[in-house]
Amino acid sequence: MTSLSHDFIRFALDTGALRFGEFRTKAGRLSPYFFNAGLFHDGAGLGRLAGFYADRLLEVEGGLAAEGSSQTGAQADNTTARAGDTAAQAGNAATGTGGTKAQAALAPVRGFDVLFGPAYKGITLASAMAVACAQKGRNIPFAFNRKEAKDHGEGGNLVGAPLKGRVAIIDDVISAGTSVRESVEIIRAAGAEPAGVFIALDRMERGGNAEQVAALSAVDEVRQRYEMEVHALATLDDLLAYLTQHVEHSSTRNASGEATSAGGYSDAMLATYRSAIADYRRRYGTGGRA
Ligand SMILES: O=P(O)(O)OC[C@H]1O[C@H](OP(=O)(O)OP(=O)(O)O)[C@H](O)[C@@H]1O
Ligand SMILES: O=C(O)c1cc(=O)[nH]c(=O)[nH]1
Repeated sequence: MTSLSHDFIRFALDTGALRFGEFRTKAGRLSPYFFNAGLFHDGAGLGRLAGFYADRLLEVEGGLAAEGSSQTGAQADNTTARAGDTAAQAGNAATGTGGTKAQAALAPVRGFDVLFGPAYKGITLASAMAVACAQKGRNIPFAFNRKEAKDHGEGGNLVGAPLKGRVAIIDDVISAGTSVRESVEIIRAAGAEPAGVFIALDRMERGGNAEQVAALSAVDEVRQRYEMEVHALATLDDLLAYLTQHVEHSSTRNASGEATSAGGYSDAMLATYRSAIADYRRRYGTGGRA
Protein backbone atom coordinates (compact mmCIF):
# COMPACT_ATOMS: atom_id res chain seq x y z
CA MET A 1 0.00 0.00 0.00
CA THR A 2 1.35 3.45 -0.86
CA SER A 3 1.59 6.07 1.87
CA LEU A 4 -1.01 8.14 -0.03
CA SER A 5 -3.50 5.24 0.20
CA HIS A 6 -2.69 4.65 3.86
CA ASP A 7 -3.09 8.33 4.77
CA PHE A 8 -6.30 8.64 2.76
CA ILE A 9 -7.88 5.62 4.49
CA ARG A 10 -6.88 6.96 7.89
CA PHE A 11 -8.35 10.37 7.01
CA ALA A 12 -11.59 8.83 5.67
CA LEU A 13 -12.00 6.77 8.85
CA ASP A 14 -11.21 9.70 11.13
CA THR A 15 -13.76 11.94 9.41
CA GLY A 16 -16.39 9.19 9.39
CA ALA A 17 -16.70 9.30 5.59
CA LEU A 18 -15.60 5.65 5.57
CA ARG A 19 -17.75 3.63 7.93
CA PHE A 20 -18.37 0.08 9.01
CA GLY A 21 -21.75 -1.44 9.78
CA GLU A 22 -24.53 -2.45 7.41
CA PHE A 23 -25.26 -0.39 4.30
CA ARG A 24 -27.30 -1.12 1.21
CA THR A 25 -25.43 -0.21 -2.00
CA LYS A 26 -26.96 1.10 -5.22
CA ALA A 27 -26.76 -2.49 -6.50
CA GLY A 28 -28.88 -3.66 -3.55
CA ARG A 29 -26.05 -5.49 -1.78
CA LEU A 30 -25.72 -5.38 1.98
CA SER A 31 -22.20 -4.04 2.48
CA PRO A 32 -20.27 -4.08 5.78
CA TYR A 33 -18.56 -0.80 4.80
CA PHE A 34 -19.49 2.38 2.96
CA PHE A 35 -17.71 5.46 1.69
CA ASN A 36 -19.75 8.68 1.70
CA ALA A 37 -17.86 11.55 0.06
CA GLY A 38 -20.72 13.90 0.97
CA LEU A 39 -19.34 13.90 4.51
CA PHE A 40 -16.31 15.97 3.54
CA HIS A 41 -18.51 18.99 3.99
CA ASP A 42 -16.28 21.69 5.38
CA GLY A 43 -13.44 23.63 3.83
CA ALA A 44 -10.69 21.82 5.68
CA GLY A 45 -12.11 18.37 4.95
CA LEU A 46 -12.78 19.02 1.27
CA GLY A 47 -9.39 20.72 0.94
CA ARG A 48 -7.57 17.72 2.40
CA LEU A 49 -9.53 15.30 0.21
CA ALA A 50 -8.72 17.42 -2.85
CA GLY A 51 -5.04 17.34 -1.85
CA PHE A 52 -5.11 13.52 -2.05
CA TYR A 53 -6.71 13.66 -5.50
CA ALA A 54 -4.14 16.21 -6.64
CA ASP A 55 -1.26 14.08 -5.34
CA ARG A 56 -2.69 11.05 -7.16
CA LEU A 57 -2.90 13.03 -10.41
CA LEU A 58 0.69 14.21 -10.04
CA GLU A 59 1.78 10.67 -9.19
CA VAL A 60 0.05 9.29 -12.31
CA GLU A 61 1.46 11.99 -14.56
CA GLY A 62 4.90 11.48 -13.04
CA GLY A 63 4.53 7.73 -13.69
CA LEU A 64 3.53 8.39 -17.28
CA ALA A 65 6.60 10.52 -17.73
CA ALA A 66 8.87 7.86 -16.19
CA GLU A 67 7.29 5.15 -18.33
CA GLY A 68 7.82 7.35 -21.37
CA SER A 69 11.46 7.95 -20.56
CA SER A 70 12.16 4.22 -20.29
CA GLN A 71 10.27 3.56 -23.53
CA THR A 72 11.31 6.49 -25.63
CA GLY A 73 14.37 7.98 -23.97
CA ALA A 74 14.91 11.63 -24.74
CA GLN A 75 11.42 11.95 -26.19
CA ALA A 76 9.98 11.88 -22.71
CA ASP A 77 11.62 15.22 -22.00
CA ASN A 78 8.96 16.72 -24.22
CA THR A 79 5.99 15.06 -22.52
CA THR A 80 2.89 16.73 -21.22
CA ALA A 81 3.13 15.54 -17.65
CA ARG A 82 4.00 19.06 -16.59
CA ALA A 83 2.14 22.20 -15.70
CA GLY A 84 1.56 24.47 -18.63
CA ASP A 85 1.21 21.74 -21.22
CA THR A 86 -1.82 22.32 -23.32
CA ALA A 87 -4.67 20.61 -25.05
CA ALA A 88 -3.22 21.77 -28.35
CA GLN A 89 -0.16 19.60 -27.76
CA ALA A 90 -2.37 16.70 -26.79
CA GLY A 91 -4.33 17.09 -29.98
CA ASN A 92 -1.13 16.52 -31.99
CA ALA A 93 -0.17 13.30 -30.27
CA ALA A 94 -0.64 9.96 -31.96
CA THR A 95 -1.73 7.69 -29.10
CA GLY A 96 -5.29 6.82 -28.15
CA THR A 97 -7.84 4.68 -29.87
CA GLY A 98 -6.84 5.82 -33.36
CA GLY A 99 -3.07 5.21 -32.98
CA THR A 100 -1.30 1.97 -33.93
CA LYS A 101 0.83 0.06 -31.43
CA ALA A 102 4.00 1.28 -33.11
CA GLN A 103 2.78 4.86 -32.94
CA ALA A 104 1.82 4.48 -29.31
CA ALA A 105 5.29 3.23 -28.42
CA LEU A 106 6.88 6.27 -30.02
CA ALA A 107 4.30 8.87 -29.04
CA PRO A 108 5.07 11.46 -26.40
CA VAL A 109 3.73 10.55 -22.98
CA ARG A 110 0.84 12.79 -22.10
CA GLY A 111 -0.87 13.90 -18.94
CA PHE A 112 -4.32 15.41 -18.73
CA ASP A 113 -5.62 18.68 -20.17
CA VAL A 114 -8.92 19.15 -18.33
CA LEU A 115 -10.60 17.74 -15.21
CA PHE A 116 -14.29 16.89 -15.66
CA GLY A 117 -16.55 16.38 -12.62
CA PRO A 118 -19.96 14.77 -13.31
CA ALA A 119 -22.87 16.34 -11.39
CA TYR A 120 -23.35 16.54 -8.55
CA LYS A 121 -20.61 15.25 -6.28
CA GLY A 122 -18.06 15.35 -9.09
CA ILE A 123 -18.54 19.11 -9.31
CA THR A 124 -17.03 19.89 -5.93
CA LEU A 125 -14.41 17.18 -6.33
CA ALA A 126 -13.11 18.41 -9.70
CA SER A 127 -13.24 22.08 -8.62
CA ALA A 128 -11.46 21.50 -5.32
CA MET A 129 -8.95 19.20 -7.03
CA ALA A 130 -8.12 21.92 -9.57
CA VAL A 131 -7.45 24.35 -6.69
CA ALA A 132 -5.26 21.77 -4.92
CA CYS A 133 -3.36 21.03 -8.16
CA ALA A 134 -2.70 24.76 -8.67
CA GLN A 135 -1.41 25.05 -5.11
CA LYS A 136 1.03 22.26 -5.96
CA GLY A 137 2.20 24.05 -9.12
CA ARG A 138 0.01 22.21 -11.64
CA ASN A 139 -2.57 24.61 -13.03
CA ILE A 140 -5.18 22.57 -14.86
CA PRO A 141 -8.57 23.70 -16.24
CA PHE A 142 -11.76 22.07 -14.98
CA ALA A 143 -15.35 21.71 -16.12
CA PHE A 144 -18.56 20.05 -14.98
CA ASN A 145 -22.07 19.39 -16.26
CA ARG A 146 -25.55 20.30 -15.13
CA LYS A 147 -27.95 17.41 -14.73
CA GLU A 148 -30.62 19.54 -16.47
CA ALA A 149 -29.76 21.90 -19.33
CA LYS A 150 -30.14 25.63 -18.56
CA ASP A 151 -32.43 27.36 -21.09
CA HIS A 152 -31.58 30.99 -20.25
CA GLY A 153 -28.45 33.08 -19.76
CA GLU A 154 -25.43 31.25 -21.12
CA GLY A 155 -27.59 28.10 -21.54
CA GLY A 156 -26.37 24.56 -22.13
CA ASN A 157 -25.34 21.94 -19.63
CA LEU A 158 -21.58 22.39 -19.49
CA VAL A 159 -19.89 24.83 -17.14
CA GLY A 160 -16.21 25.75 -16.92
CA ALA A 161 -13.28 25.22 -19.25
CA PRO A 162 -13.91 23.97 -22.80
CA LEU A 163 -13.59 20.19 -23.00
CA LYS A 164 -10.63 19.51 -25.26
CA GLY A 165 -7.59 17.27 -25.40
CA ARG A 166 -7.27 14.52 -22.81
CA VAL A 167 -9.93 14.77 -20.15
CA ALA A 168 -9.77 13.14 -16.70
CA ILE A 169 -13.11 12.21 -15.11
CA ILE A 170 -13.22 12.96 -11.38
CA ASP A 171 -15.74 11.17 -9.15
CA ASP A 172 -16.04 9.61 -5.71
CA VAL A 173 -16.87 5.98 -6.46
CA ILE A 174 -17.78 3.77 -9.40
CA SER A 175 -20.65 1.40 -8.66
CA ALA A 176 -22.37 0.24 -11.85
CA GLY A 177 -20.37 2.61 -14.08
CA THR A 178 -23.34 4.74 -15.23
CA SER A 179 -21.78 8.05 -14.27
CA VAL A 180 -18.55 7.24 -16.15
CA ARG A 181 -20.50 6.12 -19.24
CA GLU A 182 -22.44 9.40 -19.25
CA SER A 183 -19.25 11.40 -18.74
CA VAL A 184 -17.57 9.63 -21.66
CA GLU A 185 -20.52 10.55 -23.91
CA ILE A 186 -20.39 14.21 -22.82
CA ILE A 187 -16.63 14.43 -23.36
CA ARG A 188 -16.76 12.74 -26.77
CA ALA A 189 -19.71 14.88 -27.87
CA ALA A 190 -17.52 17.92 -27.15
CA GLY A 191 -14.79 16.47 -29.42
CA ALA A 192 -12.41 15.63 -26.58
CA GLU A 193 -10.84 12.36 -25.44
CA PRO A 194 -11.80 10.66 -22.15
CA ALA A 195 -8.34 9.67 -20.94
CA GLY A 196 -8.65 8.44 -17.35
CA VAL A 197 -10.79 8.31 -14.23
CA PHE A 198 -9.88 9.35 -10.70
CA ILE A 199 -11.98 8.03 -7.83
CA ALA A 200 -11.53 7.90 -4.08
CA LEU A 201 -12.25 4.25 -3.36
CA ASP A 202 -12.15 1.28 -5.72
CA ARG A 203 -14.43 -1.25 -4.04
CA MET A 204 -13.07 -3.94 -6.40
CA GLU A 205 -16.58 -5.24 -6.78
CA ARG A 206 -18.14 -7.15 -9.65
CA GLY A 207 -21.11 -5.73 -11.52
CA GLY A 208 -24.69 -6.99 -11.21
CA ASN A 209 -26.87 -6.86 -8.12
CA ALA A 210 -27.41 -8.71 -4.87
CA GLU A 211 -28.31 -12.01 -6.53
CA GLN A 212 -26.55 -11.84 -9.87
CA VAL A 213 -22.84 -11.23 -9.93
CA ALA A 214 -21.18 -10.31 -13.23
CA ALA A 215 -17.82 -11.67 -14.27
CA LEU A 216 -16.16 -8.25 -14.52
CA SER A 217 -15.99 -5.40 -12.05
CA ALA A 218 -17.47 -2.09 -13.19
CA VAL A 219 -13.96 -0.63 -12.94
CA ASP A 220 -12.54 -3.37 -15.20
CA GLU A 221 -15.40 -2.83 -17.60
CA VAL A 222 -14.46 0.87 -17.82
CA ARG A 223 -10.83 -0.14 -18.45
CA GLN A 224 -11.77 -2.59 -21.20
CA ARG A 225 -14.57 -0.70 -22.87
CA TYR A 226 -12.94 2.73 -22.96
CA GLU A 227 -9.28 1.68 -22.83
CA MET A 228 -8.57 4.10 -20.02
CA GLU A 229 -7.16 3.59 -16.57
CA VAL A 230 -9.07 4.07 -13.32
CA HIS A 231 -6.89 5.62 -10.61
CA ALA A 232 -8.15 5.26 -7.04
CA LEU A 233 -6.85 6.93 -3.90
CA ALA A 234 -7.28 3.53 -2.27
CA THR A 235 -8.68 0.11 -3.13
CA LEU A 236 -10.44 -2.58 -1.13
CA ASP A 237 -7.08 -4.39 -1.03
CA ASP A 238 -5.60 -1.33 0.70
CA LEU A 239 -8.48 -1.14 3.17
CA LEU A 240 -8.08 -4.80 4.13
CA ALA A 241 -4.31 -4.38 4.47
CA TYR A 242 -4.87 -1.29 6.62
CA LEU A 243 -7.25 -3.13 8.92
CA THR A 244 -4.88 -6.08 9.28
CA GLN A 245 -1.98 -3.76 10.05
CA HIS A 246 -3.92 -1.82 12.67
CA VAL A 247 -5.40 -4.82 14.37
CA GLU A 248 -1.99 -6.48 14.61
CA HIS A 249 0.04 -3.42 15.63
CA SER A 250 -2.30 -1.50 17.88
CA SER A 251 -0.54 0.83 20.29
CA THR A 252 -3.19 3.34 21.37
CA ARG A 253 -5.73 2.93 24.16
CA ASN A 254 -8.91 4.85 24.89
CA ALA A 255 -10.02 6.22 28.30
CA SER A 256 -11.30 2.83 29.43
CA GLY A 257 -8.04 1.15 28.51
CA GLU A 258 -9.49 -0.51 25.43
CA ALA A 259 -7.27 -0.70 22.36
CA THR A 260 -8.42 1.80 19.75
CA SER A 261 -7.64 2.47 16.15
CA ALA A 262 -8.56 5.00 13.44
CA GLY A 263 -12.12 6.30 13.39
CA GLY A 264 -12.68 5.45 17.06
CA TYR A 265 -13.28 1.76 16.31
CA SER A 266 -11.77 -0.66 18.79
CA ASP A 267 -9.36 -3.21 17.40
CA ALA A 268 -11.81 -5.97 18.24
CA MET A 269 -14.42 -4.17 16.12
CA LEU A 270 -11.97 -3.67 13.28
CA ALA A 271 -11.09 -7.37 13.36
CA THR A 272 -14.81 -8.25 13.11
CA TYR A 273 -15.36 -5.79 10.25
CA ARG A 274 -12.28 -7.06 8.48
CA SER A 275 -13.67 -10.55 8.47
CA ALA A 276 -17.14 -9.33 7.33
CA ILE A 277 -15.51 -7.37 4.48
CA ALA A 278 -13.49 -10.44 3.47
CA ASP A 279 -16.73 -12.49 3.37
CA TYR A 280 -18.45 -9.76 1.33
CA ARG A 281 -15.54 -9.70 -1.03
CA ARG A 282 -15.59 -13.46 -1.55
CA ARG A 283 -19.23 -13.07 -2.59
CA TYR A 284 -19.10 -9.93 -4.74
CA GLY A 285 -15.49 -8.94 -5.17
CA THR A 286 -12.73 -9.41 -7.71
CA GLY A 287 -9.23 -10.85 -7.22
CA GLY A 288 -7.85 -10.32 -3.83
CA ARG A 289 -5.91 -11.69 -0.98
CA ALA A 290 -8.85 -11.62 1.44
O1 LIG B 1 -21.15 4.04 -11.16
P1 LIG B 1 -22.52 4.54 -10.86
O2 LIG B 1 -23.52 3.44 -10.81
O3 LIG B 1 -22.94 5.66 -11.75
O4 LIG B 1 -22.49 5.08 -9.37
C1 LIG B 1 -21.57 6.04 -8.95
C2 LIG B 1 -22.16 7.41 -9.07
O5 LIG B 1 -23.27 7.46 -8.19
C3 LIG B 1 -23.17 8.62 -7.37
O6 LIG B 1 -23.72 9.71 -8.01
P2 LIG B 1 -25.27 9.93 -8.18
O7 LIG B 1 -25.67 9.57 -9.57
O8 LIG B 1 -26.01 9.21 -7.09
O9 LIG B 1 -25.44 11.47 -8.07
P3 LIG B 1 -24.92 12.59 -7.06
O10 LIG B 1 -23.48 12.83 -7.42
O11 LIG B 1 -25.80 13.69 -7.46
O12 LIG B 1 -25.08 12.13 -5.65
C4 LIG B 1 -21.68 8.82 -7.23
O13 LIG B 1 -21.34 10.14 -6.88
C5 LIG B 1 -21.17 8.45 -8.61
O14 LIG B 1 -21.19 9.53 -9.50
O1 LIG C 1 -22.23 1.06 -4.26
C1 LIG C 1 -22.68 2.13 -3.81
O2 LIG C 1 -23.82 2.52 -3.98
C2 LIG C 1 -21.77 2.98 -3.00
C3 LIG C 1 -20.77 2.42 -2.24
C4 LIG C 1 -19.95 3.26 -1.48
O3 LIG C 1 -19.02 2.83 -0.75
N1 LIG C 1 -20.20 4.59 -1.53
C5 LIG C 1 -21.18 5.12 -2.29
O4 LIG C 1 -21.37 6.35 -2.31
N2 LIG C 1 -21.96 4.31 -3.02
